[in-house]
Amino acid sequence: MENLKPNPANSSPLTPLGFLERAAIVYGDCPSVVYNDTSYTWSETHQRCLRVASSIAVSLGIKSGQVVSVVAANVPAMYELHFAVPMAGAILNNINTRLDAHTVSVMLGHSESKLVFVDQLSQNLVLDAISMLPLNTPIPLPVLITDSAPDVDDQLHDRFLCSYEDLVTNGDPGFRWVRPKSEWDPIVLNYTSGTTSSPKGVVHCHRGAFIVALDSLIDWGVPKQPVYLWTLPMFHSNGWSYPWGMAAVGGTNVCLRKFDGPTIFHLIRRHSVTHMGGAPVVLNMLSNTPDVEPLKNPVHIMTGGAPPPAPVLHRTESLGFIVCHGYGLTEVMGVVVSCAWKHEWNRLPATERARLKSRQGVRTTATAEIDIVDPNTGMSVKRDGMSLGEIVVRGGCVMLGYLKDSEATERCINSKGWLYTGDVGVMHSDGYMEIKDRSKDVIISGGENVSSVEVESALYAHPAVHEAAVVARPDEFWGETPCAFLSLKNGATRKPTEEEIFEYCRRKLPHYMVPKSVVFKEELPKTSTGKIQKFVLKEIAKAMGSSTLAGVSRSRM
Ligand SMILES: Nc1ncnc2c1ncn2[C@@H]1O[C@H](COP(=O)(O)OP(=O)(O)OP(=O)(O)O)[C@@H](O)[C@H]1O
Repeated sequence: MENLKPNPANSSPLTPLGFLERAAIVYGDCPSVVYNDTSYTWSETHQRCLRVASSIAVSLGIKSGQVVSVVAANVPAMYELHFAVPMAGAILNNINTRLDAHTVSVMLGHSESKLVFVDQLSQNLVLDAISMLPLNTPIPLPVLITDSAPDVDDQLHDRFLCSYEDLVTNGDPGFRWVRPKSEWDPIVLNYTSGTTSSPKGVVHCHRGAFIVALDSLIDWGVPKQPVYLWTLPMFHSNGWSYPWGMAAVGGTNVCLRKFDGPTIFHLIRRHSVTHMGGAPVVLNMLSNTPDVEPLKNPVHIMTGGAPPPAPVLHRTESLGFIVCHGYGLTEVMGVVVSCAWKHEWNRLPATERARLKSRQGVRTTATAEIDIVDPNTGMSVKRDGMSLGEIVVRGGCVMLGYLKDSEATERCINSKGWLYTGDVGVMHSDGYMEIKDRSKDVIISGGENVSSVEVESALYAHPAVHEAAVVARPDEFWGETPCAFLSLKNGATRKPTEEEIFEYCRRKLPHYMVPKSVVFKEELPKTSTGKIQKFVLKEIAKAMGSSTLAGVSRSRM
């Protein structure tokens, strides 16, 4: 058998782009994208993507391997560009619409973007960002994406090369899209959220995107022709790869710009939504929406991006959502670990089910391996649910590396072939892992590791607490102590006192984990992807000075 080698018939580069051609044949007349009163079929989406791809490659002269940026909310053009940009041979670079002009400018410059698609609501942001590019930096050509929403300033129109719809109208529907020469060719460049440090430019290849897209469908058990509500921003890690996945299963993509609880419930009813995704903040939003009736038909919701507290999972499921909990990071594009559900767990009480579901779980089918290792020795930690270590991953979904930052790439991917995630977790005896913290967020109090995630989960169960974040406060005696930042629910009848929060935590947590200080805030600071900015809270806690000196009793420990 040693003569049998890969051959041209079995070596076509893997790419998720081919899903679209197939969808146009199988689901040609079925809805692909729905947005307000606009609706396309899969055959129309296929044609529109080919036209835009031809305009990018031929009319605008973008070459293979050049970067094309998009600054847009979840509108139809954003969906189409996930196909059209790489079909032109270019690399898709989605930029978060909630960033400031300076950061956008840094990203446009760093990526050497040649073309930027700009949503009408982000025009000032991007034009400001372009004006901040250093002298002699090539300026990306700006193309305006508009829809029927009003308030497009005509004068601003003049500052764009053309509109997105011009590219659709003038493009060639017979364009032969540019297939990757190798499956290792880059397909996307995604900047990380910047929760712990400055955003890094993560590059993924066609092969990785193909693997994650199919794996994510299988892992979640997505059937053919789901109705998918786009509450997860596509600019964040390519919406965990579901733009491509929805083409593979001929789903209906319900697009929307902005949402709140009532909008989501309205769209679920209007379009008979079956699936959606979002960070735990979205689950919290759903479960705190006033006057909602439980859903008539269950909606599957994939959550991840931050630890979902068990009480939030419980409240969301009691409204009729079926929550699937996944874990991933920009460096692996989508979900690589998920809390694979066992039928026998359905017999457990609801709170116990929520506790099990808040664990991140096991590797997905196509992820080669995950482990939790001692960061010093690289050895696996004990499977006892207690020994802390760093989560490491290997598999086809791991990034090619950070753009123009080989040092950071080498720090993250070691010579033994593991991606170090910077997340600290434990492995339970049943083989399910659980995140305890990001390595930078662990609180070390009197030599004990305190998981901020565990303390937060206890606080989320308090009836008056809306959001909770726990960070280290310096302490003369203990080194650090947990400091809780809380925002309260709007409808809370009475604001709890600091002492009541301490007392509540003492009943739920070992004493060394009980916060030693509590700060109430109207709202907790968030990153543009909805994660609580712990580094901002850490600064506040630091400025508060030592908790022992501030008179916090040592006996509380
Ligand atoms: N299910 C989950 N439970 C707990 N934490 C999660 C989960 N999913 C993702 N995360 C957290 O989100 C991180 C990945 O986030 P992302 O790649 O968006 O950027 P970021 O890490 O927030 O930004 P930066 O790397 O720039 O600080 C993971 O490393 C992990 O800490």
